[in-house]
Amino acid sequence: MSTGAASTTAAISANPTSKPVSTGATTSSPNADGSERDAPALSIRGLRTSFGDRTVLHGVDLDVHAGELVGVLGANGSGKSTMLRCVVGLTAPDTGTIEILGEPVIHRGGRSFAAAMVFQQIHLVGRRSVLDNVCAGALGRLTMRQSWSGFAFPRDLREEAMGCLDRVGLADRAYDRAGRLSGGQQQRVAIARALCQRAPVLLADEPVSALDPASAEQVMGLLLSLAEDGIAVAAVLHQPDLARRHCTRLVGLDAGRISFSCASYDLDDDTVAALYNPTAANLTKGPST
Ligand SMILES: Nc1ncnc2c1ncn2[C@@H]1O[C@H](COP(=O)(O)OP(=O)(O)OP(=O)(O)O)[C@@H](O)[C@H]1O
Repeated sequence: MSTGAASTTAAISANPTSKPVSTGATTSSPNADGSERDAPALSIRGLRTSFGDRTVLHGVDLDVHAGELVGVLGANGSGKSTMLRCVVGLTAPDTGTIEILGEPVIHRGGRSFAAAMVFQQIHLVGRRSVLDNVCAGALGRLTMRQSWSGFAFPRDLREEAMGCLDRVGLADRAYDRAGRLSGGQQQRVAIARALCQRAPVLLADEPVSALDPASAEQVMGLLLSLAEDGIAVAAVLHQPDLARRHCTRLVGLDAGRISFSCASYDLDDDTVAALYNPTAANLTKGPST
């Protein structure tokens, strides 16, 4: 297994109240042919997060480039969700930098819309139409008057949302109530809603954990195709084999530290075993990243 660059750089101080942060260094890693890569769409440096006196993330570094689908693996409680939640402003980091397209992510009193996020719990409004739910992805850029409260979404937004639904293969269900769709279809609607947010970075926290195998394959295939369209995608996954099949790169998070980063086809079974059962697997881990 090849491993990525070390991730133990010093955390860069951040103001924990006006979340993040300063302009941290961005790095570009070489392509397989040795050429320099573009700057990452998402760059996390020195991310440290605590709850009370318990530190959950210990200075995490992670880059995700446009065109990548990065799978984040790790045991329960290793900090995967916390890392994603920091990027979208749902959790406040202690220190570190988060940049999207080279711009520091600023969380103004809560959510940041620079990255879109989908969850295992899908959170659609079941009694509203599928199309309305997708339009809601644009709420961050609508005026109050244009948003939910009884007003129809603007026509151009509805057209854009229809395009997003078409992208996930559900344009024909646009006028159904969202609650009538299957779990897999609802997750695709949630992805369409994220696309309607127009974010260059898409984060997915266990997007397939509640889905049957065929739906899980379909959603993972969709995430990969969105990456191929130029979005930077990172997904927390609990299915290493599924992750190996669909992701372009895999990273391991072990007790709040990145323990490996490698091309999916390079991830071996011993490394997976060590990640999920580090004490039992008497294995030497690759260099931390
Ligand atoms: N809001 C919170 N308050 C206190 N502790 C929290 C909070 N959110 C997360 N934690 C703790 O932080 C640790 C990491 O949680 P996190 O959800 O990030 O892990 P995870 O790797 O996503 O786990 P899982 O695979 O089970 O979803 C856990 O011990 C969790 O209890």
